[in-house]
Amino acid sequence: MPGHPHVARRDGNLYVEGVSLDALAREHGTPLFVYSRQWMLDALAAYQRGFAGRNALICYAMKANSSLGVLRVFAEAGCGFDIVSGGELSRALAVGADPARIIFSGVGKTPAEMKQALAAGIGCFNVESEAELDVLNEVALAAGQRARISIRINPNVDPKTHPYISTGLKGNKFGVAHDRAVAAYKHAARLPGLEVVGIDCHIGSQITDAGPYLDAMDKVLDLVEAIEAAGIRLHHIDFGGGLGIDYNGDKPPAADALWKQLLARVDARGFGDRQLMIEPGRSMVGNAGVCVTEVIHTKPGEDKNFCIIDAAMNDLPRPAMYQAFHAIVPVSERATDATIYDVVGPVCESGDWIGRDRALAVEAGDLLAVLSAGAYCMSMASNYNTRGRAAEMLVSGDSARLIRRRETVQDQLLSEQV
Ligand SMILES: Cc1ncc(COP(=O)(O)O)c(C=O)c1O
Ligand SMILES: N[C@@H](CCCC[NH3+])C(=O)O
Repeated sequence: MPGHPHVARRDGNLYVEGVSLDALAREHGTPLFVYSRQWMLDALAAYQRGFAGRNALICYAMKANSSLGVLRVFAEAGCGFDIVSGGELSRALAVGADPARIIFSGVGKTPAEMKQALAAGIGCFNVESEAELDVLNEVALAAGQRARISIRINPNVDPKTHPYISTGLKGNKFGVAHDRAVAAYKHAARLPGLEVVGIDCHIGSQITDAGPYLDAMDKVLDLVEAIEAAGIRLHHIDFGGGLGIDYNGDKPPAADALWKQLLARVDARGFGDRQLMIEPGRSMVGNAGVCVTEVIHTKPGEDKNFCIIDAAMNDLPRPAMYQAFHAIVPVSERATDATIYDVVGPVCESGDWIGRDRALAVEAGDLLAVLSAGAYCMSMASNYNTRGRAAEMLVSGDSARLIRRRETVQDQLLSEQV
């Protein structure tokens, strides 16, 4: 399948690596997320090739998919983690991540989360404002520690992606403005509870063009020069994540080719000796995953035909949130003519669509696979309409392992009181 080298059709039936999706769905029910371990390892290997011979740390941005079974794949492969909450820190620690390889991003870390992260001994806080520098300083002093920090700078570069997922424009809430960055670093260097160790930048997500990355790197390197001229040494450059995947014929640069270009800029400016850090999320898991769903009914409408499936916006929120495209293919092919359908979920919202105007030959009871469902699907899933969250399986070769059982209504009611 396009973008999914580990999803293939054999005798008309869809497989993830060596495992039949039909067999998995019959055994474990639907909706069911199924991930290819090999796709994740291949994605990681592309970054590792890009950094061959360099002092680099790949911190998987777990917001893309924070399921423990997925995190374990990356922890075992030696990755660090980019976290954005105390909850994500707990997940990283639960899979045995090395705390020194954990970095903490996010615009609104609470003092309690800062304390938790300091106690765990994380590698670095990516601080996003001067106010946050002051609070972290106080929390660290109270704990008798020094917090290692980078400041996330906002380079005002357009990543040319959906406006909801661009983060490095001056109108976005993220980071410290480029022209305030040196002052923020001077402020940080004066605070006794902080140790300045790096600089950080992340311009957005689903980026498919190298241009914005190159522009952002130039701006980061300008700042490295200015900050060091002010006497503050930066040991690492964290360049965030954001690399896109192929959802619908998208052609993002390969991770290794992109980093070849970026490292040439870093070297040309004389900063090739610094540790490089990155925070990739989507490009590490996005096309590892598919969501298998069953057709509940097909229904002719006045203007449109609807294919109603048992996965919905609570399982796959990206189409409703960003009008995002996910390819949808039958798990087992039928030899009948295709009809054009809007593929929709059972949730009571007109925004609950998964695909529009899709040609499908389907009947009730058939299975469909929603592709590119590894990133920002399960991690953004909700219980809207009191729907339990889906089950998840990790495939490795010919074997599949349940990494999350299907959520029951009892699970949902457990934390509530009448
Ligand atoms: C600070 C930070 N780092 C890393 C990421 C991961 O981004 P992506 O999944 O696009 O690689 C994000 C999300 O955009 C982010 O906000
Ligand atoms: N949730 C977004 C990506 C957000 C990136 C987080 N900073 C998506 O599905 O595309």
